[in-house]
Amino acid sequence: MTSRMARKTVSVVSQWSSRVFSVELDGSSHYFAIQEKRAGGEAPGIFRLKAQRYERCYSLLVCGEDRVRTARSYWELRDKLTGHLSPGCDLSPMTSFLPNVKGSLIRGYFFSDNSQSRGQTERLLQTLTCSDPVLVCSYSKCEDGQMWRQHLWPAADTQLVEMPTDYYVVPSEPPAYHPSVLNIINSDVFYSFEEAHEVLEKCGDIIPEAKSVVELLPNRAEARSKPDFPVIVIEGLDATGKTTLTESLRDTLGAVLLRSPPQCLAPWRARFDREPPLIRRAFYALGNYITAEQIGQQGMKTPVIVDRYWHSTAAYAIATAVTGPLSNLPAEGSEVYRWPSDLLKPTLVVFLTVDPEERKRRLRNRGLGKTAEEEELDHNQLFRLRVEEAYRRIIGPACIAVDASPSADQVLQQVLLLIRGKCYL
Ligand SMILES: Nc1ncnc2c1ncn2[C@@H]1O[C@H](COP(=O)(O)OP(=O)(O)O)[C@@H](O)[C@H]1O
Ligand SMILES: Nc1ccn([C@H]2C[C@H](O)[C@@H](COP(=O)(O)OP(=O)(O)O)O2)c(=O)n1
Repeated sequence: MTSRMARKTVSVVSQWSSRVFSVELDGSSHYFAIQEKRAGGEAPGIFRLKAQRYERCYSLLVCGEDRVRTARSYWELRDKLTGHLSPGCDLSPMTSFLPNVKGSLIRGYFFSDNSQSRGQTERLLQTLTCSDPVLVCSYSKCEDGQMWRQHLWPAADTQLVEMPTDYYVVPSEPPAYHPSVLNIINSDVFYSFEEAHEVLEKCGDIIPEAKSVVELLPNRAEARSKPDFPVIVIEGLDATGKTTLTESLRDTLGAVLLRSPPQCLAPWRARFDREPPLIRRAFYALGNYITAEQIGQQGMKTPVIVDRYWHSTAAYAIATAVTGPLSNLPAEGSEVYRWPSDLLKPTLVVFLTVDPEERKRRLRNRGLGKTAEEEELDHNQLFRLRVEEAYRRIIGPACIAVDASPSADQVLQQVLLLIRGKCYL
């Protein structure tokens, strides 16, 4: 472990009692804090839930300094834990953050176990290796059976020896928005070509495919002059009818049909879909800049129809980073929903909506395989609602929602009316 990496660990521990901890369990976020002095009162909800079945809990927080490597370490740690923990240890994602401090979020895991598996768990934690430093804590019930005590495990890093090791866990008020919101900008959603490009550049050594993607990128995102012809983006969840409508629009308007991610990225898409959000979302963000380059060229000759663009990139990224109900999303008007200043703006963005049952029926009829995220859209109603709401909150340009439940021809006519109203076609 280098001293640079150790500094982050030390600084996180020195902020220990200002930090809030959040555990994701069954679609809800459970918050707690820690304090040096023992106080009366109830243990935080997550510990009361765990107390019914378990006597000990553990948390592991990844404290790397290089965000690309840390994002991968976080996944590496999950694989190691799920591969070696006994089946009774239910692993939950965990974060720690300083309330209202942007970029202060660190990620990790929380789990509990009983006395039968404790030996195995503690052996695993003692021998666990990860590419980044990991702060390990255990939590055990105090003698009164009510309060829980946090014990910071001695790290391989000797600088930590001086740190106090025992704290008591206490309840903490939930923050106004989900803690992930603190780190969304430039970790989940990228607002410039440079930011997304930097992530893929850094990946080149660990993901060879990233080099091939970088080679396809335009030299830089130019704030081009507006294309002469209208640029119409069609957005919507999977199976809302985007392919059907974009093809009809192309034929009716004599337009060129483009998509984001562009065809040239197709060989690498599955590869990046397996990467953590930081890398995966940077890949999709850059796809928009390649599509923008193509729009810039084609839009000088004909109208352009685009199947998915920036709204999809940002809406899915935000809705995945944030969990739970719609109230956990960043508020309407938040900077998170702004359009990147260096990305070509379309003339019109249409957002197709259909009710969930009709969408499922269309998915079944289409019979194609679904991505893990599309599976999630089916099973997790809250996720679908968050994606839709994020679409609606993005501005600069905002999307215009169109009910896509009527027949394909009626939807086409409706969208043609919108286009003619806006673009004089
Ligand atoms: N307006 C519509 N009414 C009924 N079925 C539709 C309509 N639009 C599309 N479909 C059907 O729904 C399925 C999904 O449509 P598709 O255009 O592939 O959606 P997407 O591109 O958004 O995933 C297809 O089988 C398509 O034929
Ligand atoms: N411009 C885009 C297009 C898709 N994405 C991401 C968002 C989701 O994770 C998936 C959805 O794409 P998918 O191919 O499943 O959807 P369609 O089949 O095209 O309707 O891709 C993106 O981030 N940016």
